Amino acid sequence: MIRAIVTDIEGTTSDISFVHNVLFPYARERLAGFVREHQHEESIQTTLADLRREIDEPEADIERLTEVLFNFMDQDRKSTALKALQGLIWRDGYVNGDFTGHLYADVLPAFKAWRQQGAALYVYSSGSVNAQKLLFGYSDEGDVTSLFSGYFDTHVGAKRDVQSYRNIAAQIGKPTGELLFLSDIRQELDAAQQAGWHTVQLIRGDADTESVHHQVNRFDEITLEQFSS
Ligand SMILES: CSCCC(=O)C(=O)COP(=O)(O)O
Ligand SMILES: [Mg+2]
Repeated sequence: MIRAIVTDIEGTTSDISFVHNVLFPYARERLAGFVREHQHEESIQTTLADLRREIDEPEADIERLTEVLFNFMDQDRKSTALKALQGLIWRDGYVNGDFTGHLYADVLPAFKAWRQQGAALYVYSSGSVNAQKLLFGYSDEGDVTSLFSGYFDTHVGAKRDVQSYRNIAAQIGKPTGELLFLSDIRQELDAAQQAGWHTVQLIRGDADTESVHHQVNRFDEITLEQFSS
């Protein structure tokens, strides 16, 4: 039986175009100014030190780090430091009402049904935990964060690494056979499956004919009974 469901965000609960056409440009326009203005704050210094370590350039100055961050955004690189900064910048956009976190219409009813059936809900995204809480806290459907038991980001590891799913299972404290991972990306599901998890692939747009995972178009096509042994 499934005791916990861990969901991806981009392409799974939320439209990729919301992330790429709303969130990413909002952060991009403000990133240089944000780093310049906040560079002396302790938490930002820690993030910039993480970035220097990531690029193995211990002496990199603010101009160089900003250049690197722009390169990372161009590549959609899932850098933990970039993701931390994006999350901090997005806060203003949510709080000022510039945008709300997109949720597909089928997501919230399914979350509520699964909670009623006794499954705990978690999020795993490359976006920082802070960014995840903002998206669900200021979602199209209001603040839905009370549904979640926890959040995971790249501090547990990259989404295509098998070890990340072992780390998440250890933190949730349940055997992997009781865990279900939902994502649109085949390689993420492959990693979860190799760690012993159940998997379902969300196909919100183009078909993925190379996938071995059970595929659905909407959350209401997923029934937890289908995973009973
Ligand atoms: C928390 S919403 C923003 C998600 C994000 O920044 C991102 O890069 C999505 O990456 P993922 O690996 O979760 O598809
Ligand atoms: Mg995704």
